[in-house]
Amino acid sequence: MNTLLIKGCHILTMVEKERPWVGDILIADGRIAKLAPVIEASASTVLPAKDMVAMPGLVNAHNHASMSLLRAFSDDLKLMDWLDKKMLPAEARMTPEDVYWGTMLGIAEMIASGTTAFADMYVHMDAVAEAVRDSGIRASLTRGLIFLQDDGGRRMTEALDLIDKWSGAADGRITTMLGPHAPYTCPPQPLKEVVDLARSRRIPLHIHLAETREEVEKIREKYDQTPTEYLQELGTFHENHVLLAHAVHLSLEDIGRLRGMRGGVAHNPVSNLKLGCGIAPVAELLAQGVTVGLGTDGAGSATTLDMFAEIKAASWMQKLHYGDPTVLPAEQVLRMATIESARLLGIDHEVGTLATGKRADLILLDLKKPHLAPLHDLHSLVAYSATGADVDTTIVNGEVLMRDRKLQTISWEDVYRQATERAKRLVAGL
Ligand SMILES: N[C@@H](CCSC[C@H]1O[C@@H](n2cnc3c(=O)[nH]cnc32)[C@H](O)[C@@H]1O)C(=O)O
Ligand SMILES: [Zn+2]
Repeated sequence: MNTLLIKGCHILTMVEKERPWVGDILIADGRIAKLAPVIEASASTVLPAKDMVAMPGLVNAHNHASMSLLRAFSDDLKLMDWLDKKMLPAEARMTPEDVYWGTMLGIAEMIASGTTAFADMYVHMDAVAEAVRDSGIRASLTRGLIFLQDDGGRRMTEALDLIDKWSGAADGRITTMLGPHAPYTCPPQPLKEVVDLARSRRIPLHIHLAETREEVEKIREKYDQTPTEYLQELGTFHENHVLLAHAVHLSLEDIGRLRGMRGGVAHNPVSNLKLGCGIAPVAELLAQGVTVGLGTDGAGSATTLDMFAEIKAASWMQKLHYGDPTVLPAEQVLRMATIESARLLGIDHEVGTLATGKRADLILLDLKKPHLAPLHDLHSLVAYSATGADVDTTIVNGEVLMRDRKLQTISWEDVYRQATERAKRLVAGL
């Protein structure tokens, strides 16, 4: 049996209210076999981890990984222009091979910055699934469904094929969802069909919601409803597990509509900041018991897939919004990036905290750096001072995907060459 023993690290289990402590972690058969102050066991590999902190891998609850190919291609535009005039035309040129290498670029960045699982919505999802399989990361995959022109059911067929072919694949690292893109790209009839199908087949849903003021106005003009009301009236929240991306523009009634929902909200603060969308009412959602996790959105908007940037932005935006520095404290925002995001992906029974029997999805951060010394409060240090570049080791399902900042399962040279060459072709003339 393959065993891995991590020795002498600070441990942040992210189990609620548990204080950090120093100890060893034994991993066997892809799972956490034991956590204790001292473990006297022999293991096939021993990782000395003094001055490091072990914590659950970060879970990116909303992404379009292959959009990394479009990073820094068209910034400083309004969301609707950015999407219609730049992103969608470039994406229309993407082949499955482009998406494979674009996703690999995104995954390389995620592993290198401590993300061990992500929720993705995109096209050519077989290629995304292959990249997930080959790299060793964990993901919940969704074929994004835009119903603005009739395509004879092609997109829907692709969405269902993805689910049939890949659910539970790659040692269970891959799960799937159904992904109607957004209220403004999904008219009532096709949206209701997807929502009903999701309920009858017990497939989770992943959808963008109320990202911009323009969206709210559009839905008001068309249906005389808020985007959240529009989803609710079509039965979206009835029994379904729903992963809502953004949820920036919610009325008080809308927040009430989400109370008791299964699933919750993926908050993407950096994307919201940069696209000038607004500040999601995170503290109010939490007060109503809605699960809130963190995501980056695609690198086309977020500019990086570094979840440590989202952790800081999430906490600091709420403090600014409410004029109150006690809102979203360090420990809570770290839980949002780990166990709460895992809940949104429906994998919280397997990952998201460090506990015996759970899958070994964890990261080691190197604390011996000028910006991470001295150590007073570990939650604060990790949430507010650390960056993705401080991650030394990334482990998923017990497999070491990065060690000493070197990617172990991905050839960075290949990814770099493929991604840079393909990206040029995709944006030519746009
Ligand atoms: N374009 C696909 C379906 C959508 S996949 C998911 C889509 O979400 C888009 N996307 C990325 N970021 C955002 C965002 O912030 N808001 C809305 N859509 C986004 C992304 O460009 C991608 O096209 C088709 O025609 O079949
Ligand atoms: Zn998105």
